Amino acid sequence: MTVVTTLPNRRLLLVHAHPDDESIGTGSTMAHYAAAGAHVTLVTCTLGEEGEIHVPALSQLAAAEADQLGGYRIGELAAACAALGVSDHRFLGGAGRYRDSGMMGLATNEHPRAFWQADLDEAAGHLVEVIREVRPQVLVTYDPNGFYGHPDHIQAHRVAMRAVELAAAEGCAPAKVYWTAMPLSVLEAGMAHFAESSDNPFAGIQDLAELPFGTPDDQIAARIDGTDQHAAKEAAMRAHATQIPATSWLYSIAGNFGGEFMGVEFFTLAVGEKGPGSGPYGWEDDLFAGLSDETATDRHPVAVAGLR
Ligand SMILES: CC(=O)N[C@H]1[C@@H](O[C@@H]2[C@H](O)[C@H](O)[C@@H](O)[C@H](O)[C@H]2O)O[C@H](CO)[C@@H](O)[C@@H]1O
Ligand SMILES: [Zn+2]
Repeated sequence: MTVVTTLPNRRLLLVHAHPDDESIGTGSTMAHYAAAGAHVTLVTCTLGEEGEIHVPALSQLAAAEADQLGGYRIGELAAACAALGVSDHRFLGGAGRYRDSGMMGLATNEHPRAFWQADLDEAAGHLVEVIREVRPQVLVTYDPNGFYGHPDHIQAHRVAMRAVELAAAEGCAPAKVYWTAMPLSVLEAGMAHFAESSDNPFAGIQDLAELPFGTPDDQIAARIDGTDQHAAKEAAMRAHATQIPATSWLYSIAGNFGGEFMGVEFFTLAVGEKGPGSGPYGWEDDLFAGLSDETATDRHPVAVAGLR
């Protein structure tokens, strides 16, 4: 028997490449909207099989050894989602359908199941199924460079944007599509903050133009202040212990800059109309800003199969 139910008014879909990206890149935003009662759906495209392992006791799970890291990272991701208050998580095409491609240029890019080798329309079709069901008003993914050029991030962008095209042809596309971004002003503040640090993530960087990411502040559309969810984001990142060592500089950012750097997340707007904002560049403080009442309060009946 199926029970038809309706979804909360606000529905946010995030498309990420690996387990850990959701926490590092959008953890505060996800926790912010989950805590506000929105329906937050995360789609992760791979299991992260080719990742490094920063937990010595687990080193033999590596791809070149037992090749069990992907399965282990399913558990890390479940713990991270719990920390963020997100209960709707899916793997694109089902767990294990697409494999982590490894860093750009590696032989692992050629693996037959590598996400980098995925058929675009087939992969996008899996995402359209989620869009049809959830009917998100807002979708978040990466820019065309995948934020920093990882093949799986680039492919996640391509698949997400193709899915938006296909969904639009069916009349169920999100009203707004955002890409994750880091304003140059925040990167400049980060360089200054870490200048004297022994664990400086900007070490060796003379000019921000050397970084594969960084967006002029006037091209940023939204600044989501999730500083009240900073602890949830940190807990979610710590759940990804194989990827983020406990000694990571990410955990060393204390004080005011820590809140801004970790608790605030930024986005450019790729599809849709920017809503009302504030500050010198009119940054939105809500990804749902400007959505018309009927869009924002759209309630789609959803058949929830299997409930007794
Ligand atoms: C945040 C992210 O996308 N992580 C990916 C990335 O991890 C990098 C990789 O292990 C690289 O070898 C390291 O030098 C770098 O520090 C890591 O960020 O790529 C992995 C392999 O594709 C992926 O599993 C991981 O989630
Ligand atoms: Zn990633």
